[in-house]
Amino acid sequence: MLHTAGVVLALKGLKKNYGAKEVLKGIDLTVTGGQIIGYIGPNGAGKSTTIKLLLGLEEDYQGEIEIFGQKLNPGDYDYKRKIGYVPEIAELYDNLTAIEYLTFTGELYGMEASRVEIKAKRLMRAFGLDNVFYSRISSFSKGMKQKVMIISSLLHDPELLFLDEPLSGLDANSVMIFKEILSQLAASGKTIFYSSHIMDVVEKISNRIILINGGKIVADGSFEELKEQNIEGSLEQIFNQLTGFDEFRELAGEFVSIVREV
Ligand SMILES: Nc1ncnc2c1ncn2[C@@H]1O[C@H](COP(=O)(O)OP(=O)(O)OP(=O)(O)O)[C@@H](O)[C@H]1O
Repeated sequence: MLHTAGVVLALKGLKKNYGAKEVLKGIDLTVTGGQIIGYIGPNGAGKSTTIKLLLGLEEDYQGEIEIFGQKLNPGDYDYKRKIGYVPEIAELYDNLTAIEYLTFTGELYGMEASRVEIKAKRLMRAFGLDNVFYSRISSFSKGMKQKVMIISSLLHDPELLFLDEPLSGLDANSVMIFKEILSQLAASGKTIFYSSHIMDVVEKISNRIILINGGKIVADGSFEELKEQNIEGSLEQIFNQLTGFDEFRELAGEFVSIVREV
């Protein structure tokens, strides 16, 4: 398909059904290295499904997927070593300590245990988790768990990073650090696939925004390009416009009136 230099990810006519439900109806997409892609769309649009297909966590699709110039092969662990993933819902092994968990993850990526431990401690320190190396993850707050997930996705220095709502639970200072981490990673050539509903962050960090709705791409371009093509100003307004959503007051009013019926 697309063996073009610099292409990290290429999707052609990607379709996915769950039973009779068509979730992805033909996604065509080519991503080159060093881009931060903001992958957005309404609840249920198919964002997580796309990411799961690319990670080989879901099979049974139509169309073509190429990662690093190779046809996707979920049994091939080499490509997985070049990928990092922060899932929407963190499922950590709560009974392990943070260092046990991170060492375990690093070893799965083929890293040597002693090296992972040193690197994990340095990353935890840099993210303000200095005093909890040996605490069980079950005792961590939501934001602390999210930081461990972020560190575990980056330990092996991946080329391609998939982030599904990664700021969940992070405080304002940590958000600022993480946004800066992403722009420095992209500047060093890493490719980031960023899926989120926090529109002002997507607007600021992405150099390309892809909006899916009804299983198809309905917008693809930089924020400036999307602004030129649409009447509305902020990404939130462009999102509402392109997804045909102009009745939030009526819906909220209906919701409140039902709540107030006793
Ligand atoms: N395992 C599954 N079995 C059946 N249907 C599924 C499955 N996973 C996802 N779906 C359906 O596929 C559609 C897309 O789901 P997906 O999780 O990809 O959406 P999303 O864009 O990530 O949404 P959100 O913004 O709410 O996270 C939804 O209608 C969902 O019900």
